[in-house]
Amino acid sequence: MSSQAKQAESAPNSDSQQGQRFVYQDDELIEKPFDWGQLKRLFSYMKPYRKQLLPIIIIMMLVGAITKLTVPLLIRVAIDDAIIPKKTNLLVLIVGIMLSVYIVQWLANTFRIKYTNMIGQRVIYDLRHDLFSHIQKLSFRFFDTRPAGSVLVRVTNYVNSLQDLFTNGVVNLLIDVVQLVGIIVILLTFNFKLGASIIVTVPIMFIVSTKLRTKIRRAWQDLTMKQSRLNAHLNECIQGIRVTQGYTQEKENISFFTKMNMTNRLSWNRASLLNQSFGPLIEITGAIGYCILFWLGAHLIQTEEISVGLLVAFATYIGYFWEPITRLGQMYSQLLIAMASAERIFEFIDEKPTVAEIEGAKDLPQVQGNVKFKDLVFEYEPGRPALNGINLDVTAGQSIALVGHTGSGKSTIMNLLCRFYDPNQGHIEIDGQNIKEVSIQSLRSQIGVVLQDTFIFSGTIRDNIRFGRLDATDEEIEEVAKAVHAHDFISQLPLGYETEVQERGNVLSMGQRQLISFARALLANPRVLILDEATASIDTDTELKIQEALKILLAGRTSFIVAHRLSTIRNADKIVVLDHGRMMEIGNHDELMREQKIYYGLIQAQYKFLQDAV
Ligand SMILES: Nc1ncnc2c1ncn2[C@@H]1O[C@H](COP(=O)(O)OP(=O)(O)OP(=O)(O)O)[C@@H](O)[C@H]1O
Repeated sequence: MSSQAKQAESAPNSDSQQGQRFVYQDDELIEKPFDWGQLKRLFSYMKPYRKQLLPIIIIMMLVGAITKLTVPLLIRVAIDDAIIPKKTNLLVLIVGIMLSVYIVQWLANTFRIKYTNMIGQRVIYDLRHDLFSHIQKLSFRFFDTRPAGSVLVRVTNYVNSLQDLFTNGVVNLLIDVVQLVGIIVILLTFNFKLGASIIVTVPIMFIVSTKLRTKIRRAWQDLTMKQSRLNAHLNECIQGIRVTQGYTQEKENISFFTKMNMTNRLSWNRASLLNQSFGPLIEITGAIGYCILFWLGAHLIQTEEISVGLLVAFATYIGYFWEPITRLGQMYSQLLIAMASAERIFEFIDEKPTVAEIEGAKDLPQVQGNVKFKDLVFEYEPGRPALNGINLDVTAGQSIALVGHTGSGKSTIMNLLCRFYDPNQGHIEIDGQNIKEVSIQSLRSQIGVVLQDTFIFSGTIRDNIRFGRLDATDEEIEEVAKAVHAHDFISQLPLGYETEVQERGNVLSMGQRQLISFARALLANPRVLILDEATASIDTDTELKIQEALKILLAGRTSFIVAHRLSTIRNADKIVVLDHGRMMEIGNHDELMREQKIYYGLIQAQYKFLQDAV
């Protein structure tokens, strides 16, 4: 393990006094060897722009490099043929040519930068688009095993880290190679002895630059990891601020944050110091080159093997040397980082959704709402069935209350009905059609889902309701809001339906959020509705409104409700009692109460709880 990796490991990514809180996982340091296959795949993203932009960029790049190499030659002619023999007219002409060369070089560089930026930005846009669209299609199983942070970091940081490669890296690489080869050829052609003795410094320069760059790269990577840990901690603290303040844990949070902040600062210092040492070190190596040049050059001038103009031209070329060499060293590190980022991005793009459509899947026709669960067995993890032998026949329009202890499998049944997961055995039919055989879009678009933790998106209240059906008119939105008794509280908000709500709807109460989610579902008007009833206690007035809204929402639909309220359970046509993934009882309230088994026990417990609470 590298010393950086050890260092990263020993940094406080958990605090012993805090037990297992605040443990953040790092991405490993990027130390992999170069992968040509990955590079080829990455560059295939440039293909669409190959014909339009690439030729212009290459021409501009060549013009830029050639004009740059011409300048020292003009200097040589100016000194030897105009300044020393005092030919003013010739000098003016050469200066004029030099000026034109600089203008051409400036134009070529400006256009090159413009077009490389254009291509780079388009490639990054395409890559990010591909990645995001693919992630949208991935199944729940994928997200079960990955923290949100690892997905976010790919779409943002890793894609960003490729930006430099596409906007500067590739073209700079070409320019540097052309420039370096050009200089070497010119130096050797004009005076082999002097040229060869200077070129000796090239490998020294290359080794120094590459070695130091590797150290610098690791230091920056280490810093990036510390920063992402800091971000993760910050995110967690902000999300959990209510709990933190409720349990007065602010001091602990601050002390942990201070430690992280400090390691972040130290890492930054280290990376920055290393970075700053780069310039002087390169200059020292460069100075060796100049010493050789002037020492040998002076001797060659004395023996009249070279002119003063050539010596000055050589000195200028040496000045040009260091730039491409240092950049090539840097480029290698940049490429390694880019490859590692690309690998992580492609790893996600290659991920196949575990819930896939069969070849030629047809659309599910307009649903009536008859649902059948047949011998369903399902495991999230091998060997631990979450559902076992579920058989259930539901006629269109019936409401089914799913009850049972926590972890008994209620939500899992819903997950399978929406095909968020596929069962290990058995199948589900809607109107006699196996849901595995129809297109996922046509299935999910006909099932409405209202979750307990209502997700409110950032935007207006109107937009949030419209999420149920994007082409709904403003009138339709207000109509459904009225139907579920949400209209009154919305109208009382300062901007009514245009009130902006933040992500997760922090400005709305639990009850209000639920009513909005009911309105959203009613607008979608699905024949099959899944409802995970909220457990949060709300005031009696809102409770009554929710009961009323529920009646309207459920009317005429096949509904599956993970029910917590006694009133909802009582009103259901069928109650299914689950225990450890098995269906233990089925019937209506009166039937199950008469049986005096699990359901009876659950209801008794609830009554007792309510009485104790009073
Ligand atoms: N994504 C998952 N990965 C692994 N196991 C899971 C996952 N989701 C649920 N489980 C497990 O499957 C079993 C059934 O969970 P499920 O969420 O269906 O229960 P539930 O009856 O809805 O519980 P609750 O009333 O607490 O919401 C539980 O043992 C749970 O630990």
